[in-house]
Amino acid sequence: MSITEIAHPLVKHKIGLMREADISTKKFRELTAEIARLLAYEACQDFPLETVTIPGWDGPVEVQRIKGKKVTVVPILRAGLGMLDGVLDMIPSAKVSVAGIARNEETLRPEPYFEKFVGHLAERMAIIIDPMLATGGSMAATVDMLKRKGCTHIKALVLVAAPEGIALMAEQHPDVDIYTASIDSHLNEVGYIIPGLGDAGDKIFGTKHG
Ligand SMILES: O=P(O)(O)OC[C@H]1O[C@H](OP(=O)(O)OP(=O)(O)O)[C@H](O)[C@@H]1O
Ligand SMILES: O=c1cc[nH]c(=O)[nH]1
Ligand SMILES: [Mg+2]
Repeated sequence: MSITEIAHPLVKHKIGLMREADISTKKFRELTAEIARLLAYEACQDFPLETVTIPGWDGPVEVQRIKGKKVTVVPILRAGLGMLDGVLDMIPSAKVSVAGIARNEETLRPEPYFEKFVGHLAERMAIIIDPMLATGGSMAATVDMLKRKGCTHIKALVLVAAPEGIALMAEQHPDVDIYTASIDSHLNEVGYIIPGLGDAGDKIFGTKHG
């Protein structure tokens, strides 16, 4: 498994803005989408290109285009939806597969409740999106769901990753590459990332502050 923490100043600046205690729902949503775009840009770096000839304004012209596997973006409900538009800005033809996973706030175990995936997953690259990689349970469960459907090429984009979640993914899914805006310090006693962002789902949907 590889973990890529994006060092770009724009990413560092934006994730810093997201940590402000009194951030509004509007600002949190906007920054989530902006960072999602930049993470997607980074995750596409190894997409293979092919050269093709097309009719240009002055006759045939050689251009490069992305070749190979098609992409499905996989938001983990709910909070992953906040990253979806940003990622689709970068990969507009991607199909969307949805995974519903709720983290049990007492046991911290992932509880899958919904799955609607596109077909032909064996031929697609899946890019899972979720703002928070905390214990890693939700991400690992989503990878399990995709692998059960034959998907073999999976990447994950998260705004913030905890070392505990990175370790779980390295142990259970070493083939998945993770891209993040920040590797944070640790989880607190109730499983929240420190310094983290608080509850990303609640902040994106405006359901409560904390
Ligand atoms: O790495 P983990 O320990 O599994 O925790 C991370 C998960 O918890 C949050 O979702 P939550 O279940 O709170 O749902 P929500 O998106 O509806 O808020 C978050 O968006 C991740 O999906
Ligand atoms: O820090 C955390 C951990 C899980 N879910 C969140 O939204 N934030
Ligand atoms: Mg939540």
